[in-house]
Amino acid sequence: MDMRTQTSPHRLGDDSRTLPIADGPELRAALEAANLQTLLMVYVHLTHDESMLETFKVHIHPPYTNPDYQIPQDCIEDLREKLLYVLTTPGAARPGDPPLDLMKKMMSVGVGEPVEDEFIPMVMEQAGFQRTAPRKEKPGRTPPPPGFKVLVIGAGLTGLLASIELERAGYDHVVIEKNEEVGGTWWKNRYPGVGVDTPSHFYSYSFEISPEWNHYHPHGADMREYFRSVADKYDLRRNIRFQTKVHSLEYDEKDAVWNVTVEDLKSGKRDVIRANAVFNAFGTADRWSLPDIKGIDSYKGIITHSAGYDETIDLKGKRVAVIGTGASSAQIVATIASEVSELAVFMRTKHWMINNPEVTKEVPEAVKWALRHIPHYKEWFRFRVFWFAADGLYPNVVKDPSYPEDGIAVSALNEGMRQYALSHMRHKLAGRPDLMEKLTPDFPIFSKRIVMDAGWYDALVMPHVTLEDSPITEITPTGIRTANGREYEVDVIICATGFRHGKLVKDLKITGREGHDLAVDWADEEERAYMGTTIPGYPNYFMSVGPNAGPNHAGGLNIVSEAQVHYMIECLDHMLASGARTIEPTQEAFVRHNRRIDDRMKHMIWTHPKSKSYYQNSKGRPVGPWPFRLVDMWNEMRGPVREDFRVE
Ligand SMILES: Cc1cc2nc3c(=O)[nH]c(=O)nc-3n(C[C@H](O)[C@H](O)[C@H](O)COP(=O)(O)OP(=O)(O)OC[C@H]3O[C@@H](n4cnc5c(N)ncnc54)[C@H](O)[C@@H]3O)c2cc1C
Repeated sequence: MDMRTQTSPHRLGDDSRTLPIADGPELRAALEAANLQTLLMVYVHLTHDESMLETFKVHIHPPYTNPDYQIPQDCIEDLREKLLYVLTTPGAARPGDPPLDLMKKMMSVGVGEPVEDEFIPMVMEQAGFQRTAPRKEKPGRTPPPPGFKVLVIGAGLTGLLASIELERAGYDHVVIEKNEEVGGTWWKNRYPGVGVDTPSHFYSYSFEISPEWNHYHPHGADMREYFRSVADKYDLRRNIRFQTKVHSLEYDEKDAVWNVTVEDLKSGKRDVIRANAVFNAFGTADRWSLPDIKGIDSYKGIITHSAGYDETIDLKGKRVAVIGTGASSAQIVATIASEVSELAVFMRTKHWMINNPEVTKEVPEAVKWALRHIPHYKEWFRFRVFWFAADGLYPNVVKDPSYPEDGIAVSALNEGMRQYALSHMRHKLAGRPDLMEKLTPDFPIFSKRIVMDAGWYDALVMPHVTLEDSPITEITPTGIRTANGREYEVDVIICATGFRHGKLVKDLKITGREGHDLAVDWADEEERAYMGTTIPGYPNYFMSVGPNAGPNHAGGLNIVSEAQVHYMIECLDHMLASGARTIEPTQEAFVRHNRRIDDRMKHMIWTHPKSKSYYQNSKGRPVGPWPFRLVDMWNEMRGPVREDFRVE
């Protein structure tokens, strides 16, 4: 069995973080093993003692400027001793959170660089310090009128969140999900080694931080368990219609409602649900098919796509082919290499890969104990993880005009990252110039999704593993034939060939005002939206992961989803408060927004001549990335700019 599928439940809401904590071996082990900068934050949080910040300030640096900095041992011991006292002594901790000014100071010291004011509200939310009260309790707010219904498509990370937030805002809603369980991407993808590149302690809801992650980067099974635990805790399944597929949305102008045609996948029966608003959270990474290769149907062995992988396939001792070399392939190859008898990996495109030792690291029990029991530890830890995965990375994707356009980097910083990736490659592939040559990309790092090295290079240098870069010409009944005349006889073929990202509307038929068809409005993959979420002519229609909505330099989809769900509800609340039935962006705002995106995009790595990836549409326009910082997206999504919307 794939060890990476083992998991443990997420005890959400089981907050056993009360003071005093009994002094004992578990607490002492936790203080030894826990992250020191985070313990410092906990200490100051519990005591408001600023002097400790002064002591540590000179010793803490961000990892990208000084990764190997050392904090003097006497400071560490002093901190642990004082914190032990505060945690175990009744009445030693000060009640209440520190004032905001002190929190700000703590943040800057904790990460070794200024956390400017514009970041504070986002960070307070994302670290889990500030959960606003449910909107339905807000005095003076116009509540949704009886019968007003929102329909959510999808019960993945985004759809579940929408359900939680709509409930808290008092909106009656239904979630339509074609799968049989919650979790979306993480319910479906079960290939060996399936995991998330975003760190565990950040890739989750900011208001539902789990201390139970088994690894610093979550495995697919851990994610599945997380979403199931969330669905249980918030009783979300009562609003979800599983195994039901949305086929079309048609706007009824007279009644200002969407007629949504759904199909019960068990019975094949179709019906129409009338909804006042639709939130489309149908994700992007679920459309896949086996590659169109000559002879594929003649193959007699087991052939599967990574996203449709059946966990019961036994690969032990088998001859296996993996087609594709992207993120899923890298995880699969690293996981299965040592159990198969022969492994052939077929490469079409190259990827930059970086070394991140955390990717395969387990969270020690003592650290989990700290996350579970030490007050504020998990929030401050999440803050730290988030901060270093966020806008600090943005300069990597901005072109420095003094850098040549036809080079392999866009700035000195970007070149530094490239060298970092190259040095890891050289180290891992020492003695294999053939692999070095085959694998070194000729495009700037960050111009397409970076892959994490979870053992990929180590696998490729194994004697029974072959990396083939000659194009596949045919799949035969017994294996794979390539253009250089080689034949690979294999028992199993795993196609890690990715997803169809193009055509964002997918196979949904969406008909807005005056019979406008979104697939036609977005013909030739020229998808455009306002703030990635709304489109003129499609009232009360909101979408996640729309055009130019992904900050591809950093973060994780979780923060984007939180911002978008918040924005959708703000828009609906604004509409209701205006006594209106519909809300949509004006054409002028839509044009202005897209001009702004295009102007900025010229300065971004995704318009570099060598940048080619699924971030771009078939004509080369970067349709996926948000070209600004994460904090810009978060701040701009606090609510609709009133003049940019038409309410009726
Ligand atoms: C292998 C892999 C690795 C990834 N790694 C990362 C990572 O490291 N960091 C990161 O941020 N993101 C990562 N992603 C992206 C990941 O998809 C998102 O982070 C996140 O899971 C998206 O959540 P979602 O709810 O928006 O979409 P999904 O998880 O795709 O959920 C959408 C749901 O909608 C349902 N649905 C779709 N169409 C219909 C329909 N017509 N009718 C009814 N239901 C429908 C689907 O069945 C699905 O359950 C990865 C994706 C993959 C595939």
